[in-house]
Amino acid sequence: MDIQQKIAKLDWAAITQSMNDKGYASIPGVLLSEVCDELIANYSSPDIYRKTIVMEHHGYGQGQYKYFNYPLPPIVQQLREAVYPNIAPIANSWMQVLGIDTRFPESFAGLNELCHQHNQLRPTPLILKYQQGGYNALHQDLYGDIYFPMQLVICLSEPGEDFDGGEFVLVEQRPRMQSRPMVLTPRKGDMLLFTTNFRPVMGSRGYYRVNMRHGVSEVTKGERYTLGIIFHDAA
Ligand SMILES: O=C(O)CCC(=O)C(=O)O
Ligand SMILES: [Fe+2]
Repeated sequence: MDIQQKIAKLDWAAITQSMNDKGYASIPGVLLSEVCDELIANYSSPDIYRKTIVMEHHGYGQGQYKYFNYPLPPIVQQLREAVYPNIAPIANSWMQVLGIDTRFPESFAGLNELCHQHNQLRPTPLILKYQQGGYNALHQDLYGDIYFPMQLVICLSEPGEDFDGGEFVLVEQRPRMQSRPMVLTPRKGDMLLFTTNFRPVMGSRGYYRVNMRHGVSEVTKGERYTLGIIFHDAA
């Protein structure tokens, strides 16, 4: 089964419900171990990335990441194209209930074209590498006027084997309430889909915006690699 078929067969009704209720969804076993290993091995390929970021130079945490260049590796392009049409309806329902006029195209090609029309031309999918002491400060990945409200990350390393610590952290900031932390521990090949900036939550006076940020706790041992897929391109 190829990755498109695998993505198509996921329980999108359950994923939609989890996104609406919790702001994230855990989807185990999306990438085979060999595919994870190949992505890690290609971290040192000189030609497939457009930029390397050393996180401590920017106050982003400790570790580094590389943005892929176009053309994206097939697996990355396929994941963007296969996941997007299943979550565009979630994004559109979020915009609708929040009274925001934005509507996202049905297909990934449509979103990509919209980004390019707004001069957001640079690809945002990336590989992140954390070594002992590495972490990722809480943040949101917004790269221009056009931003899709969900993104995904796939863990490429095995917790407890390749690394310790390095939990994926989500913090939900609710208006006039204290923030809610969520800690997730994806295994090698598992995918997490999560809210990039905000989602609607029903309150006594209708829907309100709940803001979300994500990050990674300290890697206490070994090396942790992840593949991050953001759907909008960067200005
Ligand atoms: O390494 C992680 O789990 C987080 C990666 C991240 O911040 C992202 O993909 O946007
Ligand atoms: Fe991020």
